[in-house]
Amino acid sequence: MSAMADRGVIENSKVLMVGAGGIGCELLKTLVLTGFKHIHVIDMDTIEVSNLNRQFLFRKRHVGMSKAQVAREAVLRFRPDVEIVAHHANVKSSQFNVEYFQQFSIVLNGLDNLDARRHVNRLCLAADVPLVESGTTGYLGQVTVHVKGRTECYECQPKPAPKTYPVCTITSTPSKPVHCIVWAKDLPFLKLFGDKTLSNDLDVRTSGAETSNEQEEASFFDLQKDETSKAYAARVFDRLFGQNIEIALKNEGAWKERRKPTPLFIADIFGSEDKHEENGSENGSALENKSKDEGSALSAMTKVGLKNPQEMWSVKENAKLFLESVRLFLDKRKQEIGKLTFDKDDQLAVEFVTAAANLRAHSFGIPMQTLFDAKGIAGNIIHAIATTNAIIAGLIVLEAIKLLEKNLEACRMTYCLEHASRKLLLMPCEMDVPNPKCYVCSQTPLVLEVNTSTVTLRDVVEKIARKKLAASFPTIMQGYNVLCETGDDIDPHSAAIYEAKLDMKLDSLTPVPIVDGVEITIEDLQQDFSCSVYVKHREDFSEEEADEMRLGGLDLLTPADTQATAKTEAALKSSSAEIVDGDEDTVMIDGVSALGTKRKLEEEPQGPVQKKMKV
Ligand SMILES: Nc1ncnc2c1ncn2[C@@H]1O[C@H](COP(=O)(O)OP(=O)(O)OP(=O)(O)O)[C@@H](O)[C@H]1O
Ligand SMILES: [Zn+2]
Repeated sequence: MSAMADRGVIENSKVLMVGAGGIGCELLKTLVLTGFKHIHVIDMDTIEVSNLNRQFLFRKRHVGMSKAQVAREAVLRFRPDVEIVAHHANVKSSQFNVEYFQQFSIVLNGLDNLDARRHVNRLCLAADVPLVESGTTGYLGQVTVHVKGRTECYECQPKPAPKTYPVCTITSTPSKPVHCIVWAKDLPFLKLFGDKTLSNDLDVRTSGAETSNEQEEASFFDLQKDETSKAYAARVFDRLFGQNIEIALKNEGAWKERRKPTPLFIADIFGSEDKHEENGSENGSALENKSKDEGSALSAMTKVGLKNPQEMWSVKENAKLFLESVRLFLDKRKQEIGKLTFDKDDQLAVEFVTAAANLRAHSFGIPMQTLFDAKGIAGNIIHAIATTNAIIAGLIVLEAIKLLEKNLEACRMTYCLEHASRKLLLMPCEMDVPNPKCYVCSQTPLVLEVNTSTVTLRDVVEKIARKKLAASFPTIMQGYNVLCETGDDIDPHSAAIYEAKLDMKLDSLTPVPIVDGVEITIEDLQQDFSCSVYVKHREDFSEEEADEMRLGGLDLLTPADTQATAKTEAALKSSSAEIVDGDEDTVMIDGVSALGTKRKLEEEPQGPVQKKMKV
């Protein structure tokens, strides 16, 4: 196609760009410099200091402002003739419905989470608009192209599950730095500063070890009457790193084939010196300097004289950091205690977690980490590289142009590699055709193994429809009978009816119970998503299946189930619609759909930030 034709295609097309972060900033710049003239940008976030190193459209003065709006203004400064509409909003909100998506020639994603990517995938399928999807992790990146009916959709292939660790490794037998960081984040951090009602086990125990009195354990971490923050920090320190290790050591059998941990007490680390006098130049009086910290990120490391987050600190320095961070939380962030959850952008939280993890690591003979590295592990961060984002943004635009020129044959999914393969850092691959077993684009039914007498409709809505199937506003149907509908526009009368049903067990639901052999439909009208789910009653679930539910493909059905299904199908087909109630609760039991293909639905990743990466 000629260069002139390219320009026309580019200038006349209307592009939706979702995400104005690392990839998004690069992409918006590349789009306008390529000649695109009509662009919508959606991003729900505001600018943070940590974005500035790579999201080059933003400056320090923009911190706290909308990414979409600032990105628009920054680009208009050098391309004032371009029409850019900025939406500071979640792409999942109802204003961005199928009709909204239909106005675009193409959708380009620069997102950082699976949930939003799945949502956009469904809207692109529903609106029949091509999607270019992307992701980067450090040096690695990828760009994929999705065209309804012609290529795989974003959900055609299962995504890898995030790494999890056995509870006993975290609580009792850590052997790697990451085990100590997960412990510090999920146990002491939450016990001290998070919701104390959540069950948690802080003791370092191995099976058979003495268990401490749970109530005593819970109240131990409360600030006692007239207790200073300094005394509290010291008391908690000795408990976490000293007494709990001593308890664990009593279980001698556990240490026969393992290196025994060493208990750490404040007195051993600081000797006779006053640890609180050691705290920087302030003589430990963090409280007195309150105004100094206002407006700036509260930090314990500067107070104890630690400057370089990439330096390896000693045990004594980590102990000082631990004590100071606990004191600062108590003295200056009292209002937040009891509500905090770990956030990688919360400096004090990162300092506490680094110090606690390092002290535990030292106890167990595991290498300690710098704060920089500990933050990366705690926040599941693979540090973003601006150049990778720029390369990926360039590739997105190249694929977009091919799609707009209707040259699908030339489109490629491209991987950006860390190390050259056959002298190439970019690896283009042929795209796959749609997966006929995909429950999103090929509408293959699924199977839900569930204990129908203990699981409630709410469990199905929250854990299956929302979490596993990524429905934003799920509706659960049984035939034409609506069991539950969610969304902003449900009238109060219907909402009350659905609410009453939500806590009912599946097998007690009225007018039609959900029991073995029944087929339900899970829908999301906004996403135009609909999935048939065949219910299979099961009573024995393993510990890992504590929800008493397992969603899978049709291979979960045994031959007996399939026979039963066929019978049910035949019976349902021959039966006429059944009217249960006089008014609107008319129940028409629809036929069970043909259950012919086999597909195993892999677990979906649950972590907050998932980049699609298949390199
Ligand atoms: N549901 C959503 N709706 C709109 N924008 C979204 C949604 N989910 C994620 N985003 C945006 O996608 C962008 C992804 O950018 P990026 O991966 O660089 O993440 P970041 O939050 O800017 O940086 P980091 O996570 O590294 O601190 C973010 O700006 C984020 O606000
Ligand atoms: Zn698909």
